[in-house]
Amino acid sequence: MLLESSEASPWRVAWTVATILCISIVTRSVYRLFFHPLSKFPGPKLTAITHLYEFYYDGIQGGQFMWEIIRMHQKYGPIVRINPREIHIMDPYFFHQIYHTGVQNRDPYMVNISTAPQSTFSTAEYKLHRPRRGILNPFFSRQSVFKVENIVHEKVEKVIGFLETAHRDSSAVFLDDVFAALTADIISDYVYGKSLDILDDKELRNPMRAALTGGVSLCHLLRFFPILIKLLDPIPSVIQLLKPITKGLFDMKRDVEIQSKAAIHKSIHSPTTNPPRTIYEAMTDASVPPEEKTMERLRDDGLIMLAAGTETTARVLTMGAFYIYRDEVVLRALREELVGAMPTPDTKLSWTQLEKLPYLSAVVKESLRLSGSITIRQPRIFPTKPLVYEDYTIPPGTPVSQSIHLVHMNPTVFPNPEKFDPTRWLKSPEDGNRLDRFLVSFSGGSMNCLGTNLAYCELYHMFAKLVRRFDLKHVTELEDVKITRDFIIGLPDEDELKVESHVSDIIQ
Ligand code: HEM
Repeated sequence: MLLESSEASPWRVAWTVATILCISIVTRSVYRLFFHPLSKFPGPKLTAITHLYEFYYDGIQGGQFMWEIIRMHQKYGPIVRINPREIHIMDPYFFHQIYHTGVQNRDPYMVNISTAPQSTFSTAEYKLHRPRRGILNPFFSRQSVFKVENIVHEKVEKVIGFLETAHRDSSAVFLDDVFAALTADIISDYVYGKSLDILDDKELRNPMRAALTGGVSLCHLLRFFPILIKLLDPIPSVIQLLKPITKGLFDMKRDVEIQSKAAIHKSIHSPTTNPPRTIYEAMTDASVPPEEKTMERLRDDGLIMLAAGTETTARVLTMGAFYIYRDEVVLRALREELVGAMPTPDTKLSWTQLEKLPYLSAVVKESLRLSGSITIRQPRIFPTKPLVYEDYTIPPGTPVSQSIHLVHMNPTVFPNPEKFDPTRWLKSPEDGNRLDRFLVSFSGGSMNCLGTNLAYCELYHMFAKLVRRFDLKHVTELEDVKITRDFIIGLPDEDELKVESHVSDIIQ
């Protein structure tokens, strides 16, 4: 009798646990469906009940939820409850009402996509985000970028040299590697005062790119299992073993850690200049509270600036160059404008002079629109006030999002959105074509992109020199660059965007 009851007890415990679990799932589902503040919002019942729906598309299918969101909007209209706690709106006219400069937080679950939890980018609360961002802002203003325009010039010239060599040797070039080398060299010089000098390496081995590829491959896992973020620091080798693609990330983390420790050491032993000259000096300035001057803070902001400053802009250059050289009409129009403004191949124009060229500006905008640099949605939470959209009042505390990529692909605002058509930006604003407000590559509001000015400066200089100087013939086809997966950045079927080309001619 005694034996019988002790044998039965594990089953009984399991049975009891399973029953409690079932009851709690059913109770929670009923609550989410009928009593939750979002229960009246349109959307599939399953998404309202469980996050597993999203996990299936992003975690298992690999970055597919964005396309599922499109299907939901096609069925339910412009406002949809895409998971138990989040509302997505697909209406480009409503983008800036969500992403504005007022009081708003990031969604704490969504910031888990980054492997740098102490960074400004991963700071959800506006109260903490504001002072962190305040330290970095002065280094990325338009005026500050003017001061380092010479760095951009110098690195762009290195790219020109690289492409000339490729032409002489009749060797293939991967444009994505060339542009990622350019942007990594610039941002490392900018942040640390010491360039990675990838453009000096014939093989363009790029630790930043390797780190980013590793980092983004983890993004959905980190979002659904944030505990993994805590494990990244103590047991990187286990993660590397499970996902070898992440090796570059850990190598980079270690390098940035060394730089961060050195900056902290310097701030303790030699006083900083006033005003601080470098970003690290500013982050370790005497005015910054001690809890903000940790190695993790410096490392994580350093990592994000390096990563965000590398792949995003490189992506726009790669996609832009891909499209420009596939279309004779676009190439001719841009070349004509550039030859007019730069009569000799080595004419040096400033960023402000380049910005005055209308066709080049249109090409920059169209490249930004189609590049899919950041595809993941970045929800905002209004902590105290409701947000009203049409007949719907979204309660305070609700994450609300609108995907940048979906704004850019909206056929009402951008007819034939898949087509690379710079002329759409040349139509007169007086005719109602105020398209600029729908170009939201850098997001909007107080949590928008820190590096917007630097990115524009790089894009203008690189596109101008490239098209003024070279003819390219691509090996890569349109199908190979098509964005089919959302891993923070838009990825094609392969793990990286690759564009292979040959330099077919040099223009004098
Ligand atoms: C074409 C190039 C770029 C694109 C499309 C882009 C896009 C974005 C977007 C959409 C965000 C906002 C995320 C959000 O809404 O929460 C962002 C944030 C950020 N970007 Fe960029 N970015 C680019 C270039 C750069 C560059 C060159 C840097 C160099 C430092 C940079 C650094 C950052 C940082 C640090 C943040 C976080 C800002 C914060 O949390 O306050 N980005 N970027």
